[in-house]
Amino acid sequence: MNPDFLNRIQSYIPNEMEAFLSSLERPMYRGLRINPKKWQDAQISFPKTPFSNDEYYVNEALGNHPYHLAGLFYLQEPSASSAVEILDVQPDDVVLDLCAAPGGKSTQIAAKLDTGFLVANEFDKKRAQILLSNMERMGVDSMMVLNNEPSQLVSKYAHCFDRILVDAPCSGEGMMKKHDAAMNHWSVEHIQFCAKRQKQILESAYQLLKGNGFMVYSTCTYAKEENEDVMQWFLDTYPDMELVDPNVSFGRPGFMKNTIRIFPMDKGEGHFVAKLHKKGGPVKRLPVQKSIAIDSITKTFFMDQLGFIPKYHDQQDDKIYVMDQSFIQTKGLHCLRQGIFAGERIKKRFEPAHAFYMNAKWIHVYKQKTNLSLDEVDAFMHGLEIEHPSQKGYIAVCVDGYPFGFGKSDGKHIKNKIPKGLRLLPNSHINRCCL
Ligand SMILES: C[S@@+](CC[C@H](N)C(=O)[O-])C[C@H]1O[C@@H](n2cnc3c(N)ncnc32)[C@H](O)[C@@H]1O
Repeated sequence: MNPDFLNRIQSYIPNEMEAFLSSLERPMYRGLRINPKKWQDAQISFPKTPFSNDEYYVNEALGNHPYHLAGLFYLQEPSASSAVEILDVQPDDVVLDLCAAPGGKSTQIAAKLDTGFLVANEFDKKRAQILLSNMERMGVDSMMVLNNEPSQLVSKYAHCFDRILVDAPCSGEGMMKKHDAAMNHWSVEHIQFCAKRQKQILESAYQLLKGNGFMVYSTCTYAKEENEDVMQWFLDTYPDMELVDPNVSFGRPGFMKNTIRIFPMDKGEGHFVAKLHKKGGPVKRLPVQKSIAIDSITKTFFMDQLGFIPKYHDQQDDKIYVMDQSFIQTKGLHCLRQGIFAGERIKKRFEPAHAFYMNAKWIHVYKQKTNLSLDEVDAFMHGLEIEHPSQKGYIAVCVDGYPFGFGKSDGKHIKNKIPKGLRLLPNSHINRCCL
């Protein structure tokens, strides 16, 4: 292991070096965070983590568990949930997650919103698609997924956000284990490069935050240059920003008042979190756009499947999107998704989208749905058509009442509509463990 890295850690925690070194030998902590918007009566037998009320330590890979496929939980390193707990999102907040992929924190924020709205932005194109897929799986509806550089958001949405999360790209020291190849690329120069980039991102975040709004800055690195030093620079540059008490009992104080650090000895991997408040300044609203009228074929589809017509609509080419609240203007930005992608108008019919059947708000609303056995779930997740008597037409396929996709039934068989990219590989199977 790089001796310069270890010397720096020694200077941070001189009395705990032995415990730190042994933490590098063991595997990363794994966490399961339930999605309370879908899974209200979750009873989990695993131990809780100190970082979030909804989170548990797990010790096996559960990515192929049917409940995971249905968006009932999200898997992430446990202390990663600390930043959103500190952000203290309120149900009606307009929130921006500026560096959002793969979406652990965005989906955690979404679970805390009710009438609020979430803008999840990711700079990297491929990672933005993964973010979108996770938002869909978790059934988030009042949201948009953007793929932009943070500075591009400023001309459109300056002073519009009640809360902003800057979970910044960093040198990632907190996620490295002794034998990781990434550790070989560790350097002080890289830390300095990351610090510069973090400052640029924070400059945009400052302009996007409403007067009196709150911001959380977090990293998964120990490097002081990317943590307390960046915060000091931010306070010096913007005197109307102040650090405030994160008001949580996990972790330990950082090297600056009102900051939090998490070391592996604190039951999670390495993190830094700070909460900031903007003392005043302009307050604006996200610019809304007019709802688009929808045609009778689409209306009939909604009535058949939901028993009502969602209130707000948007249409791009033949694709129809719906939401419970007004759509936001996105002209000039690269918006991958806003609201729920309901489906497509194709000739004289409406072809639903996978996302339509994943909306957390509609779990108990879908009129056409059927429960599959675990063997059927496995077959369906491999893209197979299954023999399974059910209502005719488009139908949500469920595990224990929770939709994980849809198919088209002729009454006896269900034709598979699981998107190809979400299907299980031939040699993998659903996980049948009990939670
Ligand atoms: C720590 S990760 C975010 C993890 C995410 N918040 C989550 O909980 O799943 C930081 C993200 O910042 C993105 N990023 C990289 N360079 C960036 C830049 N210049 N501006 C904004 N984001 C950037 C990375 O692609 C990465 O997805």
